Amino acid sequence: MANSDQNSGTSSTFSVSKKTPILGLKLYVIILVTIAALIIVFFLIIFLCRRSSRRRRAQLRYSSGLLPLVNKEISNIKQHDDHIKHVESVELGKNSSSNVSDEKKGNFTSNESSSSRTESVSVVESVNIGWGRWYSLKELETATSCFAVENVIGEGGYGVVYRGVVSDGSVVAVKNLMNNKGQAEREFKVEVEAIGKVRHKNLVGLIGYCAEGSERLLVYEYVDNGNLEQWLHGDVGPISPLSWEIRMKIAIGTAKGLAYLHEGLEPKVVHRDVKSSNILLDRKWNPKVSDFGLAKLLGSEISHVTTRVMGTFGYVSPDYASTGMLNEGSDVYSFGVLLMEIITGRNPIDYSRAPGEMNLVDWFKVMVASRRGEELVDGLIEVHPPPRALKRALLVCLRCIDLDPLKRPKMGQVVHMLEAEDFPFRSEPRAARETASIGPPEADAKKGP
Ligand SMILES: Nc1ncnc2c1ncn2[C@@H]1O[C@H](COP(=O)(O)OP(=O)(O)OP(=O)(O)O)[C@@H](O)[C@H]1O
Repeated sequence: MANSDQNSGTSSTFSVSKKTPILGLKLYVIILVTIAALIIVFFLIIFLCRRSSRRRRAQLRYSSGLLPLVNKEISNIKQHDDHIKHVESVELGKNSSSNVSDEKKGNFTSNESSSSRTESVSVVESVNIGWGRWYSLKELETATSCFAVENVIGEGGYGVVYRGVVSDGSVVAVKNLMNNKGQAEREFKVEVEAIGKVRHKNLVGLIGYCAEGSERLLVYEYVDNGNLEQWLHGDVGPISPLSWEIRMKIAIGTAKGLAYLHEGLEPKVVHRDVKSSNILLDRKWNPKVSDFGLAKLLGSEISHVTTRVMGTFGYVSPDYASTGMLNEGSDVYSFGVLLMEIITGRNPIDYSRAPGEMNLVDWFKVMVASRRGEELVDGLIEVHPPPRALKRALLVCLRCIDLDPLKRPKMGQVVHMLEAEDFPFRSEPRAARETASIGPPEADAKKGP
């Protein structure tokens, strides 16, 4: 028995050290190589899994965790022409600078000289610049964990936006501008100069910037509940958390922010890219208009300035698109389209819809003309608005998208119209009331004056 065990032991030793037909290698060598290969494959799989889970986490963060994701293919159809997107602002720049107040001129000049001074040193300390701060690149690297993918909030036409925590503990949004051929730098300067000092509760505040070497970054206050596009067009389930009241709050706040840009600043600022993805929301659904990347300063004496057409497809006013004549009326038109989007929950251009419904403005007008205003309300709104409130909102839409820019209301008037309980029932002349005849229920019509 013992002998037979010994024999089997000898035979197993013999078989492991036996030469195999594979390159004449011994069996134990092949076993070792196989084990090593398996270990390598195992670690490779772990590495790949980790990478993909990091990517998933980043994607989740892109939509701020619990925020609805948006199908960009449908909703973000934009004019991609770079020549259109990055316009020459020379003419506009000249005009605006000749109209800025002395106080502002001083500020802009000091900003620029300071900016070039910043570029000449490698590491710049944070400096208070009156309206905000300069941030050193190092400071912003620390704030965003070296611009880690986990901190990416999203990406727009001008660069990637990161969430960051600066040294005083406050959360910020850092927009890292793409630095190609100096275009980003130009946008950067426009943006910094135009909005550095602007403060309004319905506008996203710029709290600083960084200009170091070729890097150009803008530091904004962080708005923590995503943007309106996500909430209108993302997957929110069968009932939208955006009730009619919340939608009107967002519309009115947005109108107030724009009214401030148009009417509360000297020189006034035309936003140029009013759209739902540029309306950021806080947890209480307060809207904040963002992305002044396209904003240009307008002198108060100038009614319009010619530039190449910018903006986002579906929101651009026909007059601006065809003539390139820019004034705040273009923003009013875009706001009208935005308000239609808020009411209907539909994208301004949606190729997935029936031919007559692809263009929101056209469909909206047809529906109103055929007294089917009630049907315009987003089906995801659980409680339909009172007829008067709906009528008011529909009328504001129609006023804002008037083909004659001169007939469009000012944003300040839009605020009043949206807020006035009795609009259009008391304050409006009869003719206007008739235009507003959008198929009210009989009972409501009788209530009117
Ligand atoms: N201050 C901010 N706080 C929180 N999120 C922000 C802030 N600014 C931008 N974002 C988010 O970052 C993303 C990219 O914004 P960005 O303004 O760069 O591009 P966009 O508006 O999507 O497109 P475009 O540049 O064409 O206007 C968006 O999801 C936006 O909601």
